[in-house]
Amino acid sequence: MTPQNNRPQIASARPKMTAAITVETGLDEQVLRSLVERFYDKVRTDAVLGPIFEARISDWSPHLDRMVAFWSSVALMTGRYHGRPVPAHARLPVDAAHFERWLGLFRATARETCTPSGAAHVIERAERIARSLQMAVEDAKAAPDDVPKLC
Ligand code: HEM
Repeated sequence: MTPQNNRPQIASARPKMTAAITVETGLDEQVLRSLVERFYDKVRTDAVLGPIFEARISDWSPHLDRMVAFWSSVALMTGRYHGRPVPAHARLPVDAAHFERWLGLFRATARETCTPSGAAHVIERAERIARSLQMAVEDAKAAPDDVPKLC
């Protein structure tokens, strides 16, 4: 039977894509959990980034779970994350230097936690997403009443 749309095919292709990425990079849910936990351990003690997070996050457990789901979606293509990162960052008191610092900690954690190809895989995606979040922050500063509603 021909499917009415592509959804069933996309959904069934996901586990195979995830398995292929795991074979290629060594990344899986457990590695991503370690990556996220170690990364936010560094972030929370960082003199510049730490206070920005501590002012907004009181219960870290749901944030860490959300971030593992985010990296699972981004790195393993599991579709587990359903949040909206742009509005979450648009009004933060951050500029290019904050994003560079965030990326510096992320690259170091990825290299400590993942295989070389796993680290390259997540770092490339982090750099790309950081660029678009940074643009969203700059846009929100230029037009503060028009915060983007995009995800
Ligand atoms: C300047 C650097 C950054 C700072 C200071 C920062 C800070 C934050 C804070 C405070 C939150 C919690 C927001 C809330 O719950 O109210 C958050 C959420 C989040 N951040 Fe960042 N962030 C930064 C960069 C990034 C980058 C580069 C990424 C992705 C590669 C990212 C991905 C996320 C995601 C996915 C969420 C959860 C959004 C949601 O679904 O609610 N962040 N961030």
